[in-house]
Amino acid sequence: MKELLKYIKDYKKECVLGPLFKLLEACFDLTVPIVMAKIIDEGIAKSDSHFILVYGGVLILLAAVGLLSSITAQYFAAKAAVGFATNLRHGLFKHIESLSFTEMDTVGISTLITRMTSDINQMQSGVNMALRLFLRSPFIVFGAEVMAFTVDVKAAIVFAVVIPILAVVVLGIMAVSMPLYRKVQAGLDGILGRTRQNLTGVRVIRAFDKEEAEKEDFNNENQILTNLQLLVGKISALTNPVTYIFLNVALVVLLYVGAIRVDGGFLTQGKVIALVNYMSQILVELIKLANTIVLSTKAVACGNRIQSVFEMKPSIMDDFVSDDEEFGSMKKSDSAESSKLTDEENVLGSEKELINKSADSISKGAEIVFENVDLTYKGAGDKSLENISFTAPAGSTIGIIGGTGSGKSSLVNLIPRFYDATAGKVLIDGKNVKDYKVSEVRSIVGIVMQKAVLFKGSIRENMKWGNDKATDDEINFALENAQAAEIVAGKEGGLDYMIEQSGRNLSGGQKQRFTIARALVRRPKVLILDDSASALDFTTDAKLRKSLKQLGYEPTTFIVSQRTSSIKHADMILVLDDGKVVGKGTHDELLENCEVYHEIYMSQFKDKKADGEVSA
Ligand SMILES: Nc1ncnc2c1ncn2[C@@H]1O[C@H](COP(=O)(O)OP(=O)(O)OP(=O)(O)O)[C@@H](O)[C@H]1O
Repeated sequence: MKELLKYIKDYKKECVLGPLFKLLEACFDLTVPIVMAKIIDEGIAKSDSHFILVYGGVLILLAAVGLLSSITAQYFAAKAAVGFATNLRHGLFKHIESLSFTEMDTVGISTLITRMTSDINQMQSGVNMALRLFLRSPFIVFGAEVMAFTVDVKAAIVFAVVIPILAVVVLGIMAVSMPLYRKVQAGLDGILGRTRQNLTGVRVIRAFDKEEAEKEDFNNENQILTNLQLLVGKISALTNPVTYIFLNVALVVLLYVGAIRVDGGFLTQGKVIALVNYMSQILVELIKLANTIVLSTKAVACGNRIQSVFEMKPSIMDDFVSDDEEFGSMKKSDSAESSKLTDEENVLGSEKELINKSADSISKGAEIVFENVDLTYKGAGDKSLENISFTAPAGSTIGIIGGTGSGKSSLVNLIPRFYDATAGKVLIDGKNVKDYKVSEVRSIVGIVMQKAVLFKGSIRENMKWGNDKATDDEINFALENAQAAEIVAGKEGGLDYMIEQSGRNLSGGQKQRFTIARALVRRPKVLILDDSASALDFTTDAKLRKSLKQLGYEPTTFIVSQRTSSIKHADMILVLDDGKVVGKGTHDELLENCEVYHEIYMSQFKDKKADGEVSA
């Protein structure tokens, strides 16, 4: 948690000036009852209107200067709190971007969003409140008590008795409600997670007519949170009546003692009023202090949660800068732009990173070798890949086929180091991928993921994610090869046509073609199409495969597919079953000797015959 303090170090001046101005305001507040006592005892008692006017003016002046100090303190506290939150958000965003998929899988996207948003907001409020009140409230409580003693020692004994009782009541209520606040925060996390799941899956929920069930689940969870909040509210609400009972009793005692002392000529009426004022100030500040402690505790809890994300170090590192360096460099980056990204875009930022490093013109792909590779995902008991070995010669086309969950994506994800093999080696041109820098390996590999994601911006801008120096001719060439040229021709503005966030104004097939074009724009040495033609019809799929052979160079191409027609022309096909290679060879060889492949082919062949389609 202490480590987060570095994000406020740019605001040291504000952190000192904010509390100082608050103390200044407190000094004026403590002076007011004395001036009032003077007005009563000397101005009103002696009907001296000149005295009343002069001291009335002093009161107005004190109020004005107090107000000015308060506004200045608020300004510095807010500046420090907002600056701290902005720096922290930058730092956390950068750190999350550096995490590998393994860490993201472990912590979960909605948790990361909560850390980035509500947890940081909570810390911002905590810092703001703490800067303003942590010094001021104890100062007033202590100062008012001291002032009371200077006014009249005997009457002030009432303070010495009542203040500790009030403090115990206020802090006691706080101690009871604080653990409940933590539960409320956890409940809020749950609601946020559910809302996110609900909104991202809204189409599926409607398609399956599950709105009512979802509403019911949400209402139940919401009701639990509401009940908890009501309970906390009721307990906190006790603070005011209970403390006011004590205050009023104390005031009665104070007035009683004061009256006796006024009667005896030891005290003036004005001084009694001053004592009453000090008592009220103490109570108000005790309540404020309790709120500050509650808010600060919440902020510390949130800070610990944020710290736990910072403590996660990326399992796959390259040029990984320490948090300090990140913090230093983050100020240069554009905060508004980063915060505009959706969580989906953030996760897929890795895809951007992957495709954004333009490859120089090359003529031939890279040789890929898998040597006895195993992969066990963190937290998963079983191996997702087991003893995988094969060689993909430079420029060859490798087809990967297998049932759902057989490990196809897991296998290709090892090439760009989305995950690292837990045993064995993956070699690119004879060198272990772990010995390459992540940035280097990702400049070699172009991957089109299963889920096609585009970003808000023109078609041209999206294509330039592949290579930001690409000319329109190069973009058009890639679009043609990806069978996307006709889509662009049909859109108003052509390459300037604006794609909405996540490509929601495009069909699934159109998105897939654009993501393929985006990968082709950078001319990678290794091209991976991870089931990325699944939304294409057979004819377009066939045209795509044909044009991949006419790119003007020969990348090593991995085609992951559920369809035998998409991979039957590959130089080598790997058949996966339950994480193992159960067949390796050409289409004809596998038909002969691989039962799994034969079954897949026959089931699809029959389907196609029944549909009257011609094999591509
Ligand atoms: N991030 C992950 N964490 C834990 N387990 C995972 C993860 N990704 C995949 N798996 C598991 O690894 C196995 C292989 O998954 P993978 O996605 O590679 O299969 P696939 O053949 O590509 O499936 P599909 O054709 O449905 O995309 C599955 O059992 C899956 O549950």
